[in-house]
Amino acid sequence: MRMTSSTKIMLIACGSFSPPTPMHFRMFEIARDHIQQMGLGQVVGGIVSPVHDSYAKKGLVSATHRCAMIKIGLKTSDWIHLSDWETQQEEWTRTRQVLQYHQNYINSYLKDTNGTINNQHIPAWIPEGIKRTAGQVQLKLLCGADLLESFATPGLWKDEDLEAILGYHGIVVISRAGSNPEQFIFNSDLLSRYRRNITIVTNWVTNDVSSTLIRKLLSRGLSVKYLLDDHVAEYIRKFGLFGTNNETS
Ligand SMILES: Nc1ncnc2c1ncn2[C@@H]1O[C@H](COP(=O)(O)OP(=O)(O)OP(=O)(O)O)[C@@H](O)[C@H]1O
Ligand SMILES: O=C(O)c1ccc[n+]([C@@H]2O[C@H](COP(=O)([O-])O)[C@@H](O)[C@H]2O)c1
Repeated sequence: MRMTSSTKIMLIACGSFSPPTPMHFRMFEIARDHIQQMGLGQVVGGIVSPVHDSYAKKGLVSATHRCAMIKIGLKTSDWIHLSDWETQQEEWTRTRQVLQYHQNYINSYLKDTNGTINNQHIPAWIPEGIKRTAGQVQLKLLCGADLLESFATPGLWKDEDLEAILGYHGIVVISRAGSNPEQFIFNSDLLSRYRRNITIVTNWVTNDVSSTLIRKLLSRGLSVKYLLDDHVAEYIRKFGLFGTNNETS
């Protein structure tokens, strides 16, 4: 999987997005700049894939709300889109399969030169005009350094899944305050083996706003202004999510 300046890349971020913060979207911009400036490829699209409701995580509001907030937060982006595929499945889907599904869809879409796929059924996350781009599109997992570090949590990820994600797709890791992805990779035999498929991007303007922090502020009736998109905050208050119950926040 050699990357050259003409390699077409799509980035997919998987997570809870409960709620989505501006940093969740900002990481796409940081990754795209890095990939293009380093001549590693051309980023043709970005996908935000929220996890299924059955993914037992504290503070997870329904996928309907999370998808709605992601759409609101992405209104001003012309290249990052929501994929609700994960949320529509019967149960939680492991990330390897999420990547596989999206990569397979992209491949068959690109091969569909005589327009067999009905236009109305083309998902919104397929970039407009992608068929005009010659060659293949490589889907890569975009994540923060904490997700990379979760690879070492015993019993959480399957080794064969990590091998597939790293071997077939590759990952783009955005540094996060308190993380040292280089050191982490060095300490892992598996990650070191796939080192060339891992792109580490230094986020020079670190911003450690997390969904946890936003939930905490909201539940205490504190302001989230300038930390969260105004329209997302408005949506949260409208539906009384995260313990807001229409309090000022
Ligand atoms: N401030 C940040 N800097 C870099 N990456 C981030 C940041 N916030 C979130 N991410 C990344 O976004 C992806 C989705 O994250 P997730 O939905 O778990 O957000 P989170 O803010 O970490 O959530 P929570 O606080 O609920 O654990 C993950 O890959 C995570 O590492
Ligand atoms: O595929 C796996 O084995 C796997 C194991 C743990 C977590 N994940 C994914 O990683 C993401 C973690 O999100 P979060 O909010 O827990 O940081 C979410 O999209 C999960 O589906 C995936």
